[in-house]
Amino acid sequence: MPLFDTTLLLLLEGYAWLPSRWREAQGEMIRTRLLGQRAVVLRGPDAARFFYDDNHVQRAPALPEPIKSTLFGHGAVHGLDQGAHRARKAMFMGLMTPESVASLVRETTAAWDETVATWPGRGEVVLFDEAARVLTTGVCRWAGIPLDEEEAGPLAADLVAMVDGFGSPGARHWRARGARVRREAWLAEMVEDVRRGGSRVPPTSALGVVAAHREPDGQPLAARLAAVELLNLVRPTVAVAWFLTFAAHAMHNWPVTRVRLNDDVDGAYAEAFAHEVRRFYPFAPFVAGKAAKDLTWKGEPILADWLVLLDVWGQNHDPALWPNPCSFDPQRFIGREIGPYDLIPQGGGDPATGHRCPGEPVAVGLLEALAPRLARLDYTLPPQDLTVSPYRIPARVADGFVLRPVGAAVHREPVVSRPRPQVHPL
Ligand code: HEM
Repeated sequence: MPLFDTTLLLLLEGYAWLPSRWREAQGEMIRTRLLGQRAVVLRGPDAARFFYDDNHVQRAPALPEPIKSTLFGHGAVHGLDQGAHRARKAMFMGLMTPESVASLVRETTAAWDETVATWPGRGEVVLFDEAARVLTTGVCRWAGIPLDEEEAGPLAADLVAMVDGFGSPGARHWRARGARVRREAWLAEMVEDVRRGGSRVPPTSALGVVAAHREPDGQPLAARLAAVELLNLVRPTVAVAWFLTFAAHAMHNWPVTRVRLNDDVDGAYAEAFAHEVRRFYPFAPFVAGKAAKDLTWKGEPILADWLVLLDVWGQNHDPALWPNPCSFDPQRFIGREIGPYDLIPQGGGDPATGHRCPGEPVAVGLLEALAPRLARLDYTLPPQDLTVSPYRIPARVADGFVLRPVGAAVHREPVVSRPRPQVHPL
């Protein structure tokens, strides 16, 4: 049977693209064409284990130019394989020690508290925009990137644009390209300055580490590539604004979660809540690579060079793994051991040796720190669009979650609101 190219459907259907293909699929995989190439889609923990074996799937040949020019940058760690990947990944892992993650969370929490103190009297604030600015300030302080207060807004806007524009062909995409060109040039200059000794930064800061990093051949990263990798720390940290806005959305729709966050004495609920936000809300729909050689998956052939996709969103909503997957229930993570291949919003496997996101502890730590602070704030919601459309990649709360702060009071009672499912089940 001829296989039709479904790229256009992916652009139109967003997160619904794979559920639609699964409904048509026969057997254990989807067979399709994407960007003119043969592609298969796999799902489930066994599929994740298969996918994250770098003898099976390679990344270098699979990254499309539009993704490199917006989200990741050319030459980034995301598109490296084998030894080159491990060597570069070690630089990221070295920056993600528990102490370093705790310091990033501390800097960001301080920036959050400073920002929230300015809210009373400001009328309405858009949580998504505020969170992006706070995260930008926090991560730059942590990374040793000097940033004037008035620069935080424009930088946050550029970092958000790079994430927001990777999955759409229109104006959002071109904004993302422009933002990347601008910020790579800005950071490359900063790296060169550090190398010349013009700027003093702590050698253990992200800027210091990336500027001093040597590739396996002993050479430093080209300044532009160092800027790409610095952006691969700063940009995804700012992307946590998506999750924090989803956290507010969840507290609004399931007010009991807000009460539980308020009552949480040991942080166990906040951690479970952070995992449930990452599981429940859509972000990365899939991860992709190319078959390194002829393979067999559950008796089905996958030929060398075919695209291989792992269905991230589908796995995070698989009823076999997550009973009632369309119900937002942090309780499911209390006392649950999370295996390396079951909860995969940020990839699966071992982050040190494979492509799993090294920033997972950062995303979880930031949500654990900021969601309870949000839960304790006293605010009302003006009329607004709270829809999370499954047709937009990356999905976001339509109006960014507009809130009206009520004084600076610490909030103890839940905001009473009727739960309505505003994330469309697919
Ligand atoms: C909104 C929060 C985040 C989400 C949804 C997210 C998601 C992901 C996903 C899906 C991948 C790809 C995994 C794969 O290709 O198999 C990834 C990789 C990566 N992430 Fe994150 N991430 C987030 C936050 C972070 C943070 C905070 C950092 C760093 C501070 C970070 C740094 C990276 C890097 C460097 C990679 C490339 C890893 C590699 O190819 O080896 N991410 N992330």
